[in-house]
Amino acid sequence: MSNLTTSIQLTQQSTYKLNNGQHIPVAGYGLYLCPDEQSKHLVYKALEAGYRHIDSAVYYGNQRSAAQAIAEFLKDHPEVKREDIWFTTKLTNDAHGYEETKKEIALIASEIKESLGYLDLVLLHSPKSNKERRLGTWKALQEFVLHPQNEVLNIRSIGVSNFGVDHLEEILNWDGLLVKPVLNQLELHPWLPRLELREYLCKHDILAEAYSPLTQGYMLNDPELLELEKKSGISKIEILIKWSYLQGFVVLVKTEKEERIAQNLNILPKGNNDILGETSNLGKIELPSSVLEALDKPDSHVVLTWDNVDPTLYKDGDI
Ligand SMILES: NC(=O)C1=CN([C@@H]2O[C@H](COP(=O)(O)OP(=O)(O)OC[C@H]3O[C@@H](n4cnc5c(N)ncnc54)[C@H](OP(=O)(O)O)[C@@H]3O)[C@@H](O)[C@H]2O)C=CC1
Ligand SMILES: O=C1Nc2ccccc2C1=O
Repeated sequence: MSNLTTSIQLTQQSTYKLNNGQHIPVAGYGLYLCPDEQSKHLVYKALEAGYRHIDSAVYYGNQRSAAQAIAEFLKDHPEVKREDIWFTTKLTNDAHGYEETKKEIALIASEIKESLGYLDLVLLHSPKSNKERRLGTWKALQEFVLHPQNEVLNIRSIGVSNFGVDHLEEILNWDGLLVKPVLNQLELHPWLPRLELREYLCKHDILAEAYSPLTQGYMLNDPELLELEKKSGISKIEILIKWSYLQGFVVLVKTEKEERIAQNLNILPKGNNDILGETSNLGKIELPSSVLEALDKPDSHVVLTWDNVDPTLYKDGDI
């Protein structure tokens, strides 16, 4: 399933429709390794720049600050509504299991509910526990989604991260399944295109969300990428971010440098979905086919995060 789509119509405010009918903004600002004391300021700046999607996790230790920044931004910008902003957090692996998950959701609520009211999306950060505990977590999460008036936290969507086909099959074939995962957040970039897994996701109407689209910085001095930058005259950052959008992913980019926030987002044109038409060039992003062909590495499997051990291949009992 090689995808050499050379152009796509998207803007900074574009959204994709999930399998539960909710709309997720395609451009996300990620908070992994953003120090908590800077996160409030950085998220506020990201929202000012135009991001409407923030990705955090219990593990990152910055979800409270991120939520506070969103609340402050909404107070300062009455034209922007809570529904315009998407906030994701992730459960730690230690919180897998029915009771453990309910406890961690209560902790998440204590950190974000006052600021946000409800949570757009909660993910299992990885499959790294065991089948019984993963399904216990899913049972608890489903209950939150199915009972939005519950006293703890209104959660609108639930999903997974770093899940392989086997982990997804477990949920999708479970006889207690009532709510499907809306998306799978994965390390995805030209050196890790995960074609088979994406085909499976597509078949089951589960969106692929890309983390580490800039390879967490590891491949930014790759000679082939530098050569492409030189030949095409397109910066390597623009090449990698556009590659990710052209695959149809929701794209999460992290920076803790203020000036890079807008630089990364402005790779997408400004504007909203409504102004895009079949014949309009407004909102079109593209890469030359020569660049896409060079980055088409269907068999490459270079895992740069998670200590270079692919979490989608985790088997119960592995460390
Ligand atoms: N579910 C999961 O297991 C995981 C989820 N994620 C999510 O995805 C997000 C993004 O992925 P992440 O792993 O952080 O990596 P990215 O691919 O977004 O890369 C981030 C790195 O690129 C640098 N960078 C960013 N913008 C530029 C630029 N314009 N020019 C040069 N360098 C730049 C950053 O440095 P600097 O900050 O100094 O600008 C940082 O070192 C995370 O923050 C997190 O929200 C990430 C990993 C795992
Ligand atoms: O977000 C994350 N980024 C990571 C990189 C390495 C290991 C774990 C993680 C995360 O949970």
